[in-house]
Amino acid sequence: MQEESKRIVVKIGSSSLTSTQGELSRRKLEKLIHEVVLLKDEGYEVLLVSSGAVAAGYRRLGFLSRPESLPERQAAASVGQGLLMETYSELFVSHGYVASQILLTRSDLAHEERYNNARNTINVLLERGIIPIVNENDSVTTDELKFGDNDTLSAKVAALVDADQLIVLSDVDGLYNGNPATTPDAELIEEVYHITEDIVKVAGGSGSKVGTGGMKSKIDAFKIAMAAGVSSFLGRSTTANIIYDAVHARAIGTYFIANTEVENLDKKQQWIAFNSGPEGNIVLKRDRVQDIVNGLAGIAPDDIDEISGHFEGKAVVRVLDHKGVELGLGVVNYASVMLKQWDAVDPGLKTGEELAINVDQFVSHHFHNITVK
Ligand SMILES: Nc1ncnc2c1ncn2[C@@H]1O[C@H](COP(=O)(O)OP(=O)(O)O)[C@@H](O)[C@H]1O
Ligand SMILES: N[C@@H](CCC(=O)OP(=O)(O)O)C(=O)O
Repeated sequence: MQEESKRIVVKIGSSSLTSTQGELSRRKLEKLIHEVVLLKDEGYEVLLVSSGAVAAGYRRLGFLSRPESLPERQAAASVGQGLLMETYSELFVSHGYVASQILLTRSDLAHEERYNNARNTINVLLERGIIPIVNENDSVTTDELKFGDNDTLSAKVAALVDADQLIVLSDVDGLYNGNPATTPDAELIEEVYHITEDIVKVAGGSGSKVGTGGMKSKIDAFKIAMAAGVSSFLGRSTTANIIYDAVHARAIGTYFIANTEVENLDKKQQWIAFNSGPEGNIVLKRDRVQDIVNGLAGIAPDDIDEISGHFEGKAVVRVLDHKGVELGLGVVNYASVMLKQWDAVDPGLKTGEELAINVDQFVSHHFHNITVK
């Protein structure tokens, strides 16, 4: 038994849970659950981010293939999510473990209070030995409010709970230097330390009928995990002992290694960067851009050239340069009305040191290489 519990988040994609006909495969689930049980027996805390609600449900609604329209997919997810949880619960109970369901929407994490609340709930579950099974709340989310895919969701959840490792399982052995579905001689990349433009370029779309994000969304997800200091692994779900071996650093696949020595985003900055919904824009004066992007200074009201949108104090805003290029996101200390009339604020009330955005409440894309949503 380890002294301190390590926390592992495992993302299981639709293609890893379904048969070639597209239905939920009990055999595939049994294999993966067996490996999770091995980790639990060794004292690990394990959280699953599981897709499969739509795949498990659509045939029961009479569709022959995965439906296209949003209400049809949502109806399929409504049937399938129950079936999925029933199967997980039954299988974990047979090994003496308890599973729980957490359904999230993007707006749950966009509100700081709900974000902290989700975190506290999951922490209690993990500390009490439960295996939380997270999915997007597909039946109620609209396209605009979706995480988009469970790859992104899994990275956000891994960051939320301060996981030690994120394991993403798919129908490929890892990241190749070309899409293996169309480039047969593509080679496996075993380790990634930085997600460079070259890495982004080799990642293509989905190769299966049930998968949604393809490699592109996985790379976006690994960027988020790495910025939060979470190392990740990508491998094939059908490989024997893949989860167990990935945790013990001996699996075939791609390891995305986070540099925990460089300063990582703290919880508040992670929330700003990955989950908040910006409510307005602030355009910086040209000569202030460099210091602010380099983290050398906060943003003073006088550094701002232009403000758009209507927001209150504590809102998250996009910070743009003079050409309109997004530099990052920050939390404002004052409402837009006040910032727009800053010169008219009684000078007697100012110390001259007021900041529109504090230095630690601004997250620069330049350093963290992140895409929000
Ligand atoms: N560079 C690449 N390396 C590996 N797979 C890639 C790459 N580019 C595109 N892909 C495709 O991404 C697919 C995995 O994503 P996806 O179909 O969404 O699966 P999942 O359901 O597991 O999320 C692979 O089967 C492959 O066809
Ligand atoms: N939330 C959806 C899955 C969406 C999704 O991202 O699927 P996948 O690309 O297979 O991980 C479901 O449960 O069907």
